[in-house]
Amino acid sequence: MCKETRAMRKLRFWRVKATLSGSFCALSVFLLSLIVFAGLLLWKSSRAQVAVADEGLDLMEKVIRDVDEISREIERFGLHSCSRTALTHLRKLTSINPVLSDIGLYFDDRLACTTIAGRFSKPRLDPPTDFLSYEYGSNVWTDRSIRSLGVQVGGIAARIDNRLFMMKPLFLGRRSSMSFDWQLIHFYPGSDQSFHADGMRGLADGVRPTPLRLTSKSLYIQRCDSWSHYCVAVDRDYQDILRSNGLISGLGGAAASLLGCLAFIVRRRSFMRQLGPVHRTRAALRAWTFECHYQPLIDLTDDGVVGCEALARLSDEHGMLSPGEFIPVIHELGWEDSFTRQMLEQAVADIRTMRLDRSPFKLAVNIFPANLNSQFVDFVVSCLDRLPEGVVLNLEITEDATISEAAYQEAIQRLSSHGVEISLDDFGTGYCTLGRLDTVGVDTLKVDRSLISTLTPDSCQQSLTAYVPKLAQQAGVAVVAEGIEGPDSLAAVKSLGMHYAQGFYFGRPMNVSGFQELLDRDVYR
Ligand SMILES: Nc1nc2c(ncn2[C@@H]2O[C@H](COP(=O)(O)O[C@H]3[C@@H](O)[C@H](n4cnc5c(=O)[nH]c(N)nc54)O[C@@H]3COP(=O)(O)O)[C@@H](O)[C@H]2O)c(=O)[nH]1
Repeated sequence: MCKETRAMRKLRFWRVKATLSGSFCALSVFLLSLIVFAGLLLWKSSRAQVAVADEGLDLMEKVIRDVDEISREIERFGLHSCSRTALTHLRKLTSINPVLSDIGLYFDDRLACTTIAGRFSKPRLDPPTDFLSYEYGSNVWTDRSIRSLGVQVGGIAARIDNRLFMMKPLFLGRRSSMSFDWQLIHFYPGSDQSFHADGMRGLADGVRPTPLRLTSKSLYIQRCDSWSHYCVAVDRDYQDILRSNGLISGLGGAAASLLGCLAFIVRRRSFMRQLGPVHRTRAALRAWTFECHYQPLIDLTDDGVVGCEALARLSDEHGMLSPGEFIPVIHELGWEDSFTRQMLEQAVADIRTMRLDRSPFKLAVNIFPANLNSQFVDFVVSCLDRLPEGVVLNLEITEDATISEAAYQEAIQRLSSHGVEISLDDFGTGYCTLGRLDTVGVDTLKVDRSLISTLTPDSCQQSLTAYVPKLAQQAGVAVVAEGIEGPDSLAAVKSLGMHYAQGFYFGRPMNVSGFQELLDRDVYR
């Protein structure tokens, strides 16, 4: 019982640590969730980008094939001027082609012919430009404005040599709203000084007739930015970049998640280790899965077993939990009343199953100082009737500064008046003082094993311990020597005139059947 105070301090330390650990754990879980979430988002958006890029590039390949096809057609028909026949043929080509909406022919770096002139809806530009004012007419190259990269795009132009192809924004509109950055490969400064074949100035004229690379690798997009034209391109390399981005962010997310998980598991383990005793003790108390083990009490006059001390044991799915761990929890969390009542009930039930051939037979049960109240005393008294004939209940108590002297004295005297013996436990540890020997009703003094275990017939300690039986004799109480682990300490306590002994030498705490076997053999007599 005396060790509780040290253990209680330990528990307090645990609880602070557990609280910190708990916060750390919660924070880890939160961060982990964030990391996992961010990783997933990155992974998802990268995958989506790769998918969009794939789709875009597939589409562009189709566009390029169409452009090549029409280009070959134009060559085949030998369209070298903007004759009506040429224009009709070009228009036919654009009308049957789902991709191209307009074909323009350049001759000598001048746009000579165009199939249609779509209506241009003026994009909102900042600063506003008057480029599309009435003086240029309403017919321009771009037939509709579409959004791409967050800016207004006039259209998509593909050019082979001196032929400029405008692709249908309707067809590309959805794809052209891809939100990732496009790689800027070429820049073509704009000019609005060129003219359509029919004499109108056109937007597409601004594109210098530099042959653009229109290969299966690249797509050039004409962007109208302040109505200076320049081209941007996305090519296959970009897809790889996206892919690796996706992979990197995915791997990064996975690695971060893994680290987070590991950190969480490590913290959770220590968290559970620290909080474990509390959860396990609470569960065992609720379901009453504690077991009573019994350690023999030996009468030193004849070495016979004259009693036992009931000691609580807890074993659950996680293994054993020692009293050094659960007793402080019970004390700290104020569960003493429920625990001790159930221990007492259990001990009484167990002793009723035992065959005892010694009378009186002492049944010692440890109680907490907090148990010393009148309701508890009433409960103890109510248990006495169920004790077998000849069994004497012995309650082992330790000192506690928090219980008032009056309450202490009153409880002990009441218990004593009902024939309950009282033992002062852990004498010699500093927690039990000689002052308590004066308390009316105290029957036994249990000398702590720290005074006994190193005792030999001629040790220095013996001179100190030798006083204990003398003091006890004066106070009229019996002395129990705890912690007898070998014949030397047994001989020493005998020579000092102690009355009873307990210790591993006679037997460790054991379950009911083990204790019954020991009683049946009564080996020490
Ligand atoms: N209020 C309650 N306290 C209880 C109850 N059950 C146990 N306890 C207290 O927990 C402390 C640790 O108990 P435990 O691990 O059971 O240890 C007991 C013995 O096993 C141990 N002992 C006995 N002989 C020897 C020995 O020769 N050597 C050695 N190293 N240890 C030995 O001593 C403990 C019994 O001590 P005590 O109670 O002072 O007689 C302990 O403080 C228990 O009191 C409970 O149900 N209620």
